[in-house]
Formats: sequence, structure tokens, C-alpha cells
Amino acid sequence: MGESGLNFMLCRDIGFSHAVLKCIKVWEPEAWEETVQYRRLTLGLHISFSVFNEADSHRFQQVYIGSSPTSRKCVPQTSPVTCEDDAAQAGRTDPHPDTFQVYHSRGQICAKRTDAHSHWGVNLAPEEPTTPPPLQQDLDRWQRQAKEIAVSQHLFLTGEAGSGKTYLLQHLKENLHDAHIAVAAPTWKAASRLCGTSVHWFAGVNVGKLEASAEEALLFIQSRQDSEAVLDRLRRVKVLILDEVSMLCPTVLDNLEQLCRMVRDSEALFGGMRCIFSGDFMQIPPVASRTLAFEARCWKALFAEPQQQQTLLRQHRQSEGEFYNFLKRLRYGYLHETDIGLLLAASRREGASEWLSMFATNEDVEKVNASRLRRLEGEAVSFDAQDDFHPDVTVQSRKELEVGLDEQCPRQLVLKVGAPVRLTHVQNSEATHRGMEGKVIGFEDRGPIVQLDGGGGTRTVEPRIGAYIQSEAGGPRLAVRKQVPLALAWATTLHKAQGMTLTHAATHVSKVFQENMGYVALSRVSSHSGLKLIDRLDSMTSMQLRNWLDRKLCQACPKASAFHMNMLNEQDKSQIERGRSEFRQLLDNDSIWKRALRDAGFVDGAGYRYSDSRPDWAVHQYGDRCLKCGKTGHWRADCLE
Ligand SMILES: Nc1ncnc2c1ncn2[C@@H]1O[C@H](COP(=O)(O)OP(=O)(O)OP(=O)(O)O)[C@@H](O)[C@H]1O
Repeated sequence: MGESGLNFMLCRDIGFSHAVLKCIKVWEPEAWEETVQYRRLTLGLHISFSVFNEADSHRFQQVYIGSSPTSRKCVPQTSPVTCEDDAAQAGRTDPHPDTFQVYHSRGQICAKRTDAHSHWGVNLAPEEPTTPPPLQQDLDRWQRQAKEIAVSQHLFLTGEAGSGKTYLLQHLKENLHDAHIAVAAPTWKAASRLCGTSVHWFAGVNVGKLEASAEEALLFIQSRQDSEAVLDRLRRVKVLILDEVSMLCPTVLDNLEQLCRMVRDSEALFGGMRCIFSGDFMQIPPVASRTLAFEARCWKALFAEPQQQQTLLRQHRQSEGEFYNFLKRLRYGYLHETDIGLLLAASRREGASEWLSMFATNEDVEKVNASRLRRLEGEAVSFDAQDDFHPDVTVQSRKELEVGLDEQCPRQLVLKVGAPVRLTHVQNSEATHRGMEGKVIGFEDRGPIVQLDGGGGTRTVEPRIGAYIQSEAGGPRLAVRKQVPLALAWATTLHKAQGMTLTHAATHVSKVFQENMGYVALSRVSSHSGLKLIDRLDSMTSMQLRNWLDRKLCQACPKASAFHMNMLNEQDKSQIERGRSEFRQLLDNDSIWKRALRDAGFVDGAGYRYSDSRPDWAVHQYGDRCLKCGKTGHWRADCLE
């Protein structure tokens, strides 16, 4: 490794005996401000500060600096530290500071005085890692930086899963003071996290119109009974917040842009709205498009300046270094051979039968939830939603709004005593929060009685507003649905899980059908111990395991990778390239592959017969029905009954 530095500065003007020194230390992917205590020693200064350990980004390390008789001194240090070039200048508060450069070189941490060639009163010694500080509850440095752009310019906000994109959008929605902020996302489900609308609702058109052309969309709007209201809404919006833009087809984006110009009678992009888009192209792409939103014609013009594409670099979801680094590799479609051990351990994990299961297809989710509910003894009790509409909403609009409400909150909820449930739309408080899990233990007139996990106690869950739709932030609620805020918690789809943060989840990868789905499947949980792989890796042959890794789990979209890698520094880029080429060697070279499997504790299984196709030999040998439930369409190993 070359010489990368952690620069810092001393501020002598603030006193020696017991003073406070404000430094900004920058480490990738984190930077933070910290107050450093220093005190005078017999021969000089004694400074201690924390640095991130580069190999394990979530552990801190204490570095002590004492006296030194020369202008440069190195001490053994196994963990490299890095920082941005200008870190030494950050936080400078006095005109005559002693300045130093601290850097990592050939397994050592070195300090060099940079303002003079003389000795200094400091020495250097590393200490044992300590635990990281608790997560900040306010915006992190990158979120704050992105916010600064968002207040006056178009912004594309990106970052890996869990970097706090949606969190920042919520903050912007609440804190930008522009009069009319519209919040939208490609699907109602994605929009529901920010209480916004689907992109089609925002545009005032049915699905299909924006896909066709801006002209067709405008004709449709003009044919609506409430066309004036729709046009008025489109004209008033000053800021458009668009979440999960990575799930939007570029044609739809371009047509929307043109529609806004036409409606607002302005040649400016989006007719002069300020656009704040957010998304991660390394997550699930649009279902019906081979092209991605950044290929839209308007994209380059919108985000022409480098500062208008901001990457959030702090991880807020995972705090374990090993698991976090594993996910960083998976994001770019490669793994290390030692990662096989992590996967096997997740596949062998016991005691996960009550965890939320995530599947690629709706079919599997419905099967699991329905079959588990059926199997449960006892009477089924159903709860019907209650919908209210704003008096100005027309009959035509009401139907469209109902579709939007249906996607966010069920019209009918069926439960039984003993069913695991998740709180879906409660107000977060000290006692309860969204995502909290529990079990139905009874029913009363007001609603189901639920025993909440984790000391949440027992409570009757009464219907409350589960979804509402506003055409713009602060505007009237056009439709409101009340429903019991519970969902069956046995299973969900990966598409719905995109954006979720979970403590525990069981996930199925073998049936993923789009690139990047493997990454989304594994990156929802905050720790490895909370992850169960439903795929029976142990039952696979080594060849099947290789195919599963290569064709299912590690399928990263090349176009999206290239887009995101373009925003990385050269060091990260070459690390990814190297990792990918080593991964290919691992998969292509029998002896390396076998050694890796042996080291990971893999024992060649009997053969996992999952396949979308039905090879003749298998049908001949086993018939074309599942040997467990007798149905066609899946093999025994995939049977969810
Ligand atoms: N500044 C912050 N302080 C405290 N918690 C935060 C902060 N930013 C994000 N979080 C929390 O981190 C978790 C992940 O954040 P969020 O869902 O916004 O990430 P994301 O980048 O949108 O993820 P994904 O791409 O998977 O949708 C959430 O639980 C969120 O509340």
C-alpha cells in the first residue's frame, strides 16, 4: 500500500494545560468531526484521537501521540488509515499551528512534522480497538452536504443500500421551505415510505400513457373531468422529490420531463421544477425495461455538474465490519472465497422459522402466507378497510386512488390467533414502532389483540390511517384508508422488501429473475446473525453451488456497475476489478474452487434438483410432480407446502 495520510493539526493558541482541539478527520467512507482532548506532558503534547480502521470500517482505533526527538517517526501498526488531501486544513483555527502528516506506510503508522524540520514533543503508539460510537440521530456529513445542494439545485442522490437516502428525502420533505413539494416514486409501495404518490398519479395519467408519449399523456389529462385541477397541480409544483428513480424507465422519465414543460409552458427542464431524485442502480431495476433512468435524455442536462450527483458514504444499516464488507463485494457482483463460509453459515442457521421470509415472486409469498395461515388451527377473522375521499375527487379519480391505496394497505386483512404479524403503519413512539413484530393472541370488537415481542407488551390494535394520498406536500388528503395496522409476517417479496431495514430475515435467492436481486435479498438485515438463507446450499452439489453463486446471487447489472464505478476513486475501482477477476478464477478453476469449498466446510450434497426447466432425465426418473405435495410446477426441494 502506498503512503496515504491521516493529516491533523495542532492548535496552540487554545492553551496547553487542559484544552480542547477541534479537528476534522476524514476517512473513507466516513468522516466526522470530533473534539479531541489534549494535555501537556513534560516534554510536549499528548494527543489522542480516534481513527477508523480501514480493514474493518466500523471499529475504532486509538492512536496516541507523545514526544519525539526527530522530525519523523514510525511505529508498527497493522491497520492502515486514509484521509482526504485537505484534511490537515480542515478546522484550522489559529495562525501559527504546528502541522503534521500522519500516514500509513509498509505496515507502520508514521508521523511527520510538516511546518518545520525540527523535533516535536510527540510520539506515536496504537492502542486496542474500541467500540464505535452510537449512530448519530441527525444527518451525517454526506447527508448534510447533499442537503446543501438540494436547497438550490437539481440533485441526484445515491449510495449503497442502507446509506440513508430515503431518510434524507424524508428530512428534505419536512425541512425544505419551498411552497409546493411533490413526492413521488415509480410504485405506490415505494412512495408509501414517504407518504407520496406514484409517478403516474403525479402526472395525472394511467399507466401506459407516459410510456407512450408526452403528447398522449397530455391528451389524456385534457380528457379528464378534473383536468384543470390536474394541470393546476402540475403547474404549482416547485420541487419534485422522486425516490427509487432506479426503478423508472428512461422513456417515462423523458416523457414526464416533456409533459411538465408543455403543461408549464416553459422550456426549462421539467418546466422549471427543481428535481431531487434518489436511487441506487445496483438494486432492483425496472421490470419492463432493459435501459436505466440515467440513460434518459434529460439526465445529463439535469445533473450536469459533478456536485449534483451526491453519493452517501456512511452505512446506517449494517454495523458489523465483516458482513458489511461482504455486502460491498456482493453489490459489485463478486465475492471472496472466504465468503462461502458466511453463506453456508447463513444457510445452516437454525431457529429462523419465525423470521420474515423474502421471495423473488409474489406467488411464493402468497403461498407461504396463505399456507401458513391455513395450517394454523382456529377461526379466521377478517377486517375490512374504511376509505374516505376528498369531496373534490371524481368517480374516475376515486377508482385510480383505490388502486394506489390497495398497493399500500390491504382492503381486507384475514388473521387467526397464533399468526405472526408486523406493525405496519403505527406512529413510532417509545412503546411501539413500525416493523415491530408479535403474535395475534385474540380478538375483541376494537381489533385483534397482539402480544408484541421484545417487551412490547400486549395491546389491542385498532384500525388507523394506513395510507393516504396527497398530490403535493402539505396539500389536502385526496384519499384516506383506515385499516388494522398489521401484516402477516411470514413472507414478503424482494421488490417490496427493497428499502426495508430488518433485524432478522430468511431469504430465498434461487428464483431471482433480475440482476441485482441477490444483493437486495441479502442487504435488508443489519447483521449476519439475523440472516437465514432459505436456499439449501448444503443439499447442492459443488457444481450447483457454483451456478447458484454465478447465475443467481452475484448477478450485478454491468451497466449499473459501470455507472456507479464511474463515481468511485481509482483505488476502489481497481479493488473491484481485482476482486472480480479473482472471483472468476475461483469459479473457473476446479482446484481453487474445491479448496475454497473444503476450507469453508462444504460437503458435496446429494444434488439440489431445482430448475425452471425440467430436464428429461429428471422427469423420467422422478416424474414431473413435486414428490412432497404432488403438484406440478416445482420440485420437492422448492416445495413450500
Ligand atoms: N442520519 C441518520 N441517523 C440515524 N439513522 C439513520 C440516518 N440515516 C439513515 N438512518 C437509518 O438507517 C436505515 C437505512 O436508511 P434508509 O432506509 O434511508 O437507507 P437507503 O439508502 O434508502 O436504503 P435502501 O437503498 O436499502 O432503500 C434506516 O433505519 C434509517 O432510519
